[in-house]
Amino acid sequence: MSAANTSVPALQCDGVHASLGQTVVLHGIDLTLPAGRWSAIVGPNGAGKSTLLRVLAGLLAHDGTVHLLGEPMAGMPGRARAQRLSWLGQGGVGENSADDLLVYDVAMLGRLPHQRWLAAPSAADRDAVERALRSTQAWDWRDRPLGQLSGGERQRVLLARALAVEADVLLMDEPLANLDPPHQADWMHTVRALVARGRTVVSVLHELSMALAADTVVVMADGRVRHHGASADASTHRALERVFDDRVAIHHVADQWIALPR
Ligand SMILES: Nc1ncnc2c1ncn2[C@@H]1O[C@H](COP(=O)(O)OP(=O)(O)OP(=O)(O)O)[C@@H](O)[C@H]1O
Repeated sequence: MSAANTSVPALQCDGVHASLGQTVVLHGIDLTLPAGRWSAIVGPNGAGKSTLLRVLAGLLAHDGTVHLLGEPMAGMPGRARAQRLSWLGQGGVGENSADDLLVYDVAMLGRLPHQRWLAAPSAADRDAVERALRSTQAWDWRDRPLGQLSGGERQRVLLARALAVEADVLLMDEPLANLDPPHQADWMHTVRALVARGRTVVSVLHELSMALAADTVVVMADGRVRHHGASADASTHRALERVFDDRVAIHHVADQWIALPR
């Protein structure tokens, strides 16, 4: 798949409101996420980060408009959207419903948007799945049921499924959950490689130091975007410290930004 045209935003929200049950959770989100960049969404628990990501993925009804790569998401055929936008949710594939599937077949689910109804996987599908599983070091588990893996191993398989889509835009909700430090670093290298190829990554992250390695940081609180700026900007650091009630401080250490509790 070709790299996205970086002059068109990957995702754009205008006046997005969304409710869960009777509760309004997103209160008028205006946000433009650049193509060919890695954006991190951060903020306190309950800020609305996952809800916003679900709206961006087209998974949650909302008021307002969302554009994906310049086209209105509303009315976009599901298959076209699924080819351009890949999703890694917190629970993974249907929570635990995929536990009986083999790792290889889980990753192959990522190819569904590219396959004809009931058609056997093509050589391109098999190549994409192998590439994805190898890139998350999950290839050796390909014949094991997903349910027999540890939390971190499972997360790497679900990441492989998201990568196998080979979509222009990848949305990931807490992708580092359960990953040990080396695999967190691997995840970041994977993201950097995707971005170098023109892909867009949008990730909800609780690890603030990891978020500060992104290109842009979206700071949320109380269902609103409080700030969106470059990760190196002092205004971004200030906004981050403020939404966490100054309980974190951001430092520049060894050529990277680090958030420490205080
Ligand atoms: N089904 C629901 N009905 C009503 N309110 C809900 C429902 N699900 C979530 N909420 C509320 O919506 C708000 C936003 O939730 P969301 O999961 O988007 O936050 P978040 O920023 O991702 O939080 P966290 O960092 O804890 O994962 C929270 O206050 C939450 O309590």
